[in-house]
Amino acid sequence: MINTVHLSKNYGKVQALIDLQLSIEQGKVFGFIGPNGAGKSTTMMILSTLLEPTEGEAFVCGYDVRKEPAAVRQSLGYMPDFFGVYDNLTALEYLDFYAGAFKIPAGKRKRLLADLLELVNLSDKAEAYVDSLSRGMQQRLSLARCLIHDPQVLILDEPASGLDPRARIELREILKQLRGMKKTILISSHILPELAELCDEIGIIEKGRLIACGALDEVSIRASGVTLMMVKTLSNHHRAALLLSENVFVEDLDEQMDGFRFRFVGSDTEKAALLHDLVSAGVAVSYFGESSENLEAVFLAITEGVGKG
Ligand SMILES: Nc1ncnc2c1ncn2[C@@H]1O[C@H](COP(=O)(O)OP(=O)(O)OP(=O)(O)O)[C@@H](O)[C@H]1O
Repeated sequence: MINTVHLSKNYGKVQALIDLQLSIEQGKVFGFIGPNGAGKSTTMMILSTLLEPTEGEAFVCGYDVRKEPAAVRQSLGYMPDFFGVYDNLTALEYLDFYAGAFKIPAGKRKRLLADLLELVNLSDKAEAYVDSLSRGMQQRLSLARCLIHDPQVLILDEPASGLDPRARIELREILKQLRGMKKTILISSHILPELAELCDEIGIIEKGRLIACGALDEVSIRASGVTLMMVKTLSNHHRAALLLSENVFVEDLDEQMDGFRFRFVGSDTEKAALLHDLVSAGVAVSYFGESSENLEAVFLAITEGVGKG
């Protein structure tokens, strides 16, 4: 659905993108992760036909972004990392403007726009002025705009940036619905955990180069071979502390009020054995899994050293 072949982009002397090879299959959600300036927006703008590559090729739904830009635009919805606000337009008028641009027949628009507003939970804001909406609402409206022509592919540039936790959750729920509709989604963020739950695959980009790509698990194993774990206990805390401290695969054990954080350097089989030992010893384990900080650790482990020397 999305393919790039030796894609490069220079801005004068700045090499923003270097030999990018991406392949995203139909119906997949691909998380594009990288720090500021890594080349995410550049890639997304090339795919959206807003920017010419310096070298290489890019295809969306089989259409060449250079040779068939109109077909590419018809196949994708692009959400930039800023929201262009028009004064004196209501949410409905805003969507209607874009429906006109996509030549949606007048007779179909009312139903379509009502459905889109419902999908992004903005039905009650149809008559509200766009510039009066919160950032989270504006992002959702922007997402509705991307969907007007029912594209197969969505390209979303940092849609969660600047949103508060509730707005992030709302956005995530909508993205899950879109995944359920089998849309192919390329979504960027500079925060790895933000995308983890949502993505089938991730690609990590740093200084214009794709430095890791694959299912999150594969990438994280390749990255470090280490998992940051969290175990929460309801009883027999001391027994758990002893078992963990004696386990050869547990490192940097940090005892907390209701549990433990540690680095686990063993395999999944050894992880399962540890859980079995804890439960067999009468420890009431209420949580056993990766610490939420694990993804950040993976990201740091992968990007460590890139660009040095
Ligand atoms: N129009 C431009 N002219 C010159 N350099 C540019 C231009 N746009 C981007 N760059 C440079 O290209 C590189 C990649 O930028 P890009 O915006 O693609 O990164 P990004 O990963 O999207 O970062 P961010 O999260 O900050 O948006 C950066 O070094 C940036 O400074």
